[in-house]
Amino acid sequence: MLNPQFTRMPPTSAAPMGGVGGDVAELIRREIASKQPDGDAEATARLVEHIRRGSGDIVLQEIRQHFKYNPPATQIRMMTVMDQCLINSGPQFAVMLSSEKWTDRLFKVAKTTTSPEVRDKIMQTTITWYQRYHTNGHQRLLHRFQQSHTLGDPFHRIAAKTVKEQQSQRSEEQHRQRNFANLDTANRNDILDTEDTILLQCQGDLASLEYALEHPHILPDTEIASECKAHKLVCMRMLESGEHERIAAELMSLIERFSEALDLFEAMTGVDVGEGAASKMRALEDDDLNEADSDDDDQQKQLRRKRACGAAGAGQHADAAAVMIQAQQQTEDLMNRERTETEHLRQQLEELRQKHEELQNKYKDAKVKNKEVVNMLNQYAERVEVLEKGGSGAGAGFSPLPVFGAVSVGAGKAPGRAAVSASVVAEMRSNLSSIRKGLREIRDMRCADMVKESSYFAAQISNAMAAMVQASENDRQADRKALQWTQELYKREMKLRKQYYNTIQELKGNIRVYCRVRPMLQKELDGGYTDVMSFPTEDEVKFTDASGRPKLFEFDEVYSPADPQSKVFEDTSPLIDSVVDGFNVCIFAYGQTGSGKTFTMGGGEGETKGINTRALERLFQIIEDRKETEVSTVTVSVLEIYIEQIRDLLATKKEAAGLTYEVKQGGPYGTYVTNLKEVPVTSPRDIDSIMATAQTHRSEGMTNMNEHSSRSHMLLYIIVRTTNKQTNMQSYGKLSLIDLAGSERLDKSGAEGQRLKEAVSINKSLSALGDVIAGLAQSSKHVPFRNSVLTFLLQDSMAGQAKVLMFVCVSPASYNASESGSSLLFASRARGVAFGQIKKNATTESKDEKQK
Ligand SMILES: Nc1ncnc2c1ncn2[C@@H]1O[C@H](COP(=O)(O)OP(=O)(O)OP(=O)(O)O)[C@@H](O)[C@H]1O
Repeated sequence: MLNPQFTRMPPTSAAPMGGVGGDVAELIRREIASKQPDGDAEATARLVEHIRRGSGDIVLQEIRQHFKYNPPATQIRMMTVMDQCLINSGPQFAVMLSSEKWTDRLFKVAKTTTSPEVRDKIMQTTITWYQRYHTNGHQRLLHRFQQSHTLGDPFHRIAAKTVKEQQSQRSEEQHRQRNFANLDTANRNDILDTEDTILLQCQGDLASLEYALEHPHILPDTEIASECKAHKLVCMRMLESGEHERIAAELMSLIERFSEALDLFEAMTGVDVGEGAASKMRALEDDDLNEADSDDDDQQKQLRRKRACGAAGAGQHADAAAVMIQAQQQTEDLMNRERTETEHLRQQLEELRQKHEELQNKYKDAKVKNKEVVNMLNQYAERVEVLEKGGSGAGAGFSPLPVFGAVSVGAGKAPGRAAVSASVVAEMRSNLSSIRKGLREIRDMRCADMVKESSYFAAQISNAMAAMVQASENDRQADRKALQWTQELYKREMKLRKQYYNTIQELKGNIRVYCRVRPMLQKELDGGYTDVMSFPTEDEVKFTDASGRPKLFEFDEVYSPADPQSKVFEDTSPLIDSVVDGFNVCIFAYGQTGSGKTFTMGGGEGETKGINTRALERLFQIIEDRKETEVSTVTVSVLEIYIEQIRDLLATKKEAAGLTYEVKQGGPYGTYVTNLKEVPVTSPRDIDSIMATAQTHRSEGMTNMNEHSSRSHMLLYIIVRTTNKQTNMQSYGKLSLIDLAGSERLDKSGAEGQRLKEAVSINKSLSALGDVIAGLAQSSKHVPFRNSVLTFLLQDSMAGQAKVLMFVCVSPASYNASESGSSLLFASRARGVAFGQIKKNATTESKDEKQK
């Protein structure tokens, strides 16, 4: 329910001193401080006004500051504020809140919070947002809640609880519908017609804008962008009014698509249609300046800044090399800091070691001296004893005693026996014992000091050692982190680069070339042949030719022998998706005999199934996903070209009798073959039986099926016709899956007779393909499409009516080096060729026509 207080809110006066940011910050503070259950109504009204004036990003940024890692009460209040703002400011804000960044943030907080109230509030609010605006982002978020191990149960509980609210909403809706039913028929039809007309107009203009975005030479078409902006506002108003529930989902989807397209338009042309891209950029800059948000570390911020630059068009897209240099610079700074720190610690340790050594030397000296003194004392003691017994020092062979300090013991006088009185001896004895005592004291004192100093330095040294170890560990960690970081950045940059490259390729209509190298076969290993392929990077293959020279080739994708079929298909599936959108797509496998073409296209069973089956599975999956809005039918045709003759591989002999198969131009999907049988397909499993029928017909009358199959080109056409249930817009997409015959060197194969005839024919058609590619590469006026049945059939694809993907299949074995070299060269030449801009097959069937 819209709060009337907010819808009628008059424009606020100019923002206070701190600008919009300061005002918003103050308003949020008021919301947090408010004691009212729904927050501060006046503050909310002013926030809504800011959002309506295009500052939704600033409001959300401020809310974000108070949302993560805040007390539960603040988090709940922030949810309430967002909810109130969303209810009162309309779908534009809903689009912002359904962004990946916000839905991710909501999920993370719900998952990590310890407060069940916060968790429940987030879930319940998301449910109501989704119910109101049918936003894709919120739908995905609800799905995440539902799937989550920890959040699944509480989510179901909350969902059940909100059923009551839904019921009351439904009764309101029924009431509205009753009113609607009460309108007279003419009035009702008017409303329905108006809704349909508006939807059609919106879709038409949106399609034009999207087309212009895909074809930059048409830009800037400001008029169509302004139209779209106006339509978007109409859709928003209709959605806000709550009176167009029937088309609410379409309206929301249109609003989202308008936002995306207008954003891109502004970024690509620099024309301001009031979509607020500039403010988004500003918010992003602010983001970076703000203190770290835990889910947005510095690296992510850099990447987001880069992504924003990327979105602003190729001109503003910061160069990958610049980011790499910046990352390297930061890494070097980090490492230099760590190194200086380590050096400093090393010096300190060295000083401590020296001091410790000095101390130990002093200690040793002191010990020696102490020993000397003790010896001396012992000598004194002995002499005193002799003297006490009345002996003569001289007579006993005593040498003169050294003088110790001021006391001389029995020295100088050499007293005779009679002269040695008891008092002298007593005095000497007392002197001796006092000297001993003094010495002991000195020794004890010195020892204690020594022990103290020694243990102090030992502690210092072990601290310094520990710091050193820690520093070098930090050093290693910093190295590792920097390396990981650089690698990660590099990978992301490469991915981004590839995305841009693909977009440019698509816009230019270039052929995409994927290279696949099959594994060495057992017989090749047994024959002692070597593997001449290596893979320096994800997009490069290095091949060593027969004379040992290495050659490097770059392709859009390169698959090594270890890459499974699923990986190959993963990169192909986006092309398949566009068939349902009404594009023609042509995928063909080129390469010498036995290089893996049939394995790539047809494959085997289960995990080894190839592109044909996987493509059909994918098509059916998309059709299923879109069944609410679109209805599609799928048909399949299979033909082969054998010595310049077309054979319908799905027609029985009886059916084919008397029919001619000729290539014609101008069908709804471009070039076509007359009388070709089309078989309806209703499930991906049908392809197996269809291909089995084709193989049976292919081998009829052939003596050696395996030989024959590699001597003809096989083409599988899958045609998807789609009708949009709302608009009756029809689109047709044709997917051509082609397994070409293997190229072969006649001199090497030594073919004769029929085999020679076949080989000549194959080589002729493949060289005609080469001539066509060369003609296109040189933008020749005359491109020789009609020189072979194959090129004539491929004419529409190569003249810009299809997205084209070529698989160049190569053998890694040394004995195929020459053929592999030719195939790689052929493919890398084809890679640079522009086929022209790709067009979509689409027609609008009017209501009248439909009724007819
Ligand atoms: N990626 C791969 N992984 C495993 N085995 C492969 C792969 N690619 C090819 N092979 C095997 O190599 C052999 C030759 O492959 P395949 O028949 O697909 O070649 P081809 O180019 O279609 O030959 P031809 O032109 O004669 O029809 C087959 O035994 C196939 O199973």
